[in-house]
Amino acid sequence: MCSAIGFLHVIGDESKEIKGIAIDSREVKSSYVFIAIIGTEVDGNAYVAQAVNNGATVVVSENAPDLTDLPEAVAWVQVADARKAASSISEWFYGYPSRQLKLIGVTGTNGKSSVVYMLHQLFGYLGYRAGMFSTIINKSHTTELPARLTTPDPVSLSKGLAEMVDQGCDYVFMEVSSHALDQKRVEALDFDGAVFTNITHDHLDYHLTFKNYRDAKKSFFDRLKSDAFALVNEDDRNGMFMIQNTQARTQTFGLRSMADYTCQILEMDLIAMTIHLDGQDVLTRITGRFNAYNLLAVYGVADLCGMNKVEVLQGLSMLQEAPGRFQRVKLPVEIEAEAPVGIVDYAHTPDAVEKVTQAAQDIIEHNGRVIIALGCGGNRDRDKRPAMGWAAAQNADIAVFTSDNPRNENPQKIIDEMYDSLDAPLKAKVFKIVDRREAIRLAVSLARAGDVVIVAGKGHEQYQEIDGVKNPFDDRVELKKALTQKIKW
Ligand SMILES: CC(=O)N[C@H]1[C@@H](OP(=O)(O)OP(=O)(O)OC[C@H]2O[C@@H](n3ccc(=O)[nH]c3=O)[C@H](O)[C@@H]2O)O[C@H](CO)[C@@H](O)[C@@H]1O[C@H](C)C(=O)N[C@@H](C)C(=O)N[C@H](CCC(=O)O)C(=O)O
Ligand SMILES: Nc1ncnc2c1ncn2[C@@H]1O[C@H](COP(=O)(O)OP(=O)(O)OP(=O)(O)O)[C@@H](O)[C@H]1O
Ligand SMILES: N[C@H](CCC[C@H](N)C(=O)O)C(=O)O
Ligand SMILES: [Mg+2]
Repeated sequence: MCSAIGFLHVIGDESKEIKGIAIDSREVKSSYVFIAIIGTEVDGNAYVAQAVNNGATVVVSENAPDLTDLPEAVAWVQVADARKAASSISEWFYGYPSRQLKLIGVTGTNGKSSVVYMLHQLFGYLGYRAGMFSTIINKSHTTELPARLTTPDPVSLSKGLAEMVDQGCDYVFMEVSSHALDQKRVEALDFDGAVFTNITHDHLDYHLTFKNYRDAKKSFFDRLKSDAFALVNEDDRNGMFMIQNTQARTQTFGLRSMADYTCQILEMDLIAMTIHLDGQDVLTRITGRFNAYNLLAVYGVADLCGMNKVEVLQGLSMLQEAPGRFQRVKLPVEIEAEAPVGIVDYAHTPDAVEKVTQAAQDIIEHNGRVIIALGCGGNRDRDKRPAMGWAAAQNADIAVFTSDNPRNENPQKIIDEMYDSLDAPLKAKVFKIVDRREAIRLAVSLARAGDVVIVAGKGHEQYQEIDGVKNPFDDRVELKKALTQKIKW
């Protein structure tokens, strides 16, 4: 094991049989390696005794453990960086799975899940076995595995990749979050390509400054190898910054710029969009201007992976939107024409709220209005709350501020933070209502046929987290219910 990592010091026999690895003492079993990480919440070094009790035979850490926690039979390996070691040891233990398939990572504030989900579908359509790690779900070819984080911890990542190798996956598409980059969750993975979608305000609770957030994203491109590709959004003001120091082959995409991959939007409505791409008109169900960027990223990756362009263009027209991403709620045909259009979307940043309301405004039929119900998550970046409130109030015609996942915060206070710094005159009339179900009903009750009601922020999520309890809640179900009831009664 030690040959796989840069270690400082070893005490005891670390070469005995290792049956598993864990970064959490509660997951340690007999003959496991326990890697103690100094975390954002607690110090893993405090759990060495528990790990040993559960069967750890090797402890890896930066700090010397208390000798009373470490029986003689247990080896100790000192490393300079336990997070880095966790990634390297995971890759080593699972047989370097990331080297055995083509691994493409997607980073950026918005659009990661959308791009990864579409790439997974596209490569399936092109005849490949593909895996994916995403906020929505992880998939090994067609086997679905629940996703707890956008980018899993390093042990789960290498384990998941090894399963994908075993299932014959040729390609794996994964979201790479800024938290993951900062915490070195993907440090030892061998990427064949990396995509940058965009960067705007998010996660400043964690990164503290926009510069730190941006640098975390850039670090992904800095460590790519020369045989990898880096595909960046040239229309984003930080697109070229991301690839300043990369050794990878760089390519760009964009709508406004002279990018390597570009397209024109010929037509769009709430059901479909036609784009002119590489000499062909492509009709796709993925609609909205922001989605043209996502489609370009998907097309660019497919091309850089050497796929046949004609088949890729055909594939783009087969794609379904990712669950909860500008997802239109389906109503029974007999009421569809009379009802407002319902859309569930995962916009939970100021830029996404702006983009999604603008997309609806762009494609709505004349006299139609855009009504949005949204909230902001508790225990997350507080600074984005007024900006999200502003983006909704400036771009929609009616905005209903409500709860997202309040977590351990007071939901009324979150709504007030969205509302209190709004300056008149606003485009939208703004309502405030804490109960999300009631807020969706209010948004629908204010809508008429021809309007679009967007319920934003929770997308695919099937729960609402309040005071540590995840209560079942699905925006798609609630919106459909409210729209159906409106027409029937
Ligand atoms: C702030 C953050 O990102 N935290 C994540 C991070 O925790 P951490 O490394 O700081 O660890 P910690 O909780 O302080 O604990 C330190 C160490 O002690 C260990 N421990 C802890 C308790 C115990 O009894 N025994 C034990 O061994 C822990 O397993 C850990 O190794 O690593 C943990 C495992 O790898 C994650 O579970 C945890 O996610 C928390 C729950 C979380 O909410 N993360 C979110 C913010 C997140 O990561 N989001 C991003 C981006 C979202 C997006 O934009 O899409 C994501 O990639 O999902
Ligand atoms: N290319 C884009 N540019 C701007 N906004 C986008 C783009 N793609 C999607 N969005 C908006 O961002 C929302 C979230 O999209 P998506 O889930 O793909 O992003 P993500 O980067 O995976 O987010 P997360 O950080 O939560 O994982 C969408 O519902 C939409 O409102
Ligand atoms: N990846 C994001 C998702 C936010 C989704 C929103 N529904 C919320 O709970 O704030 C985060 O963890 O900050
Ligand atoms: Mg995501």
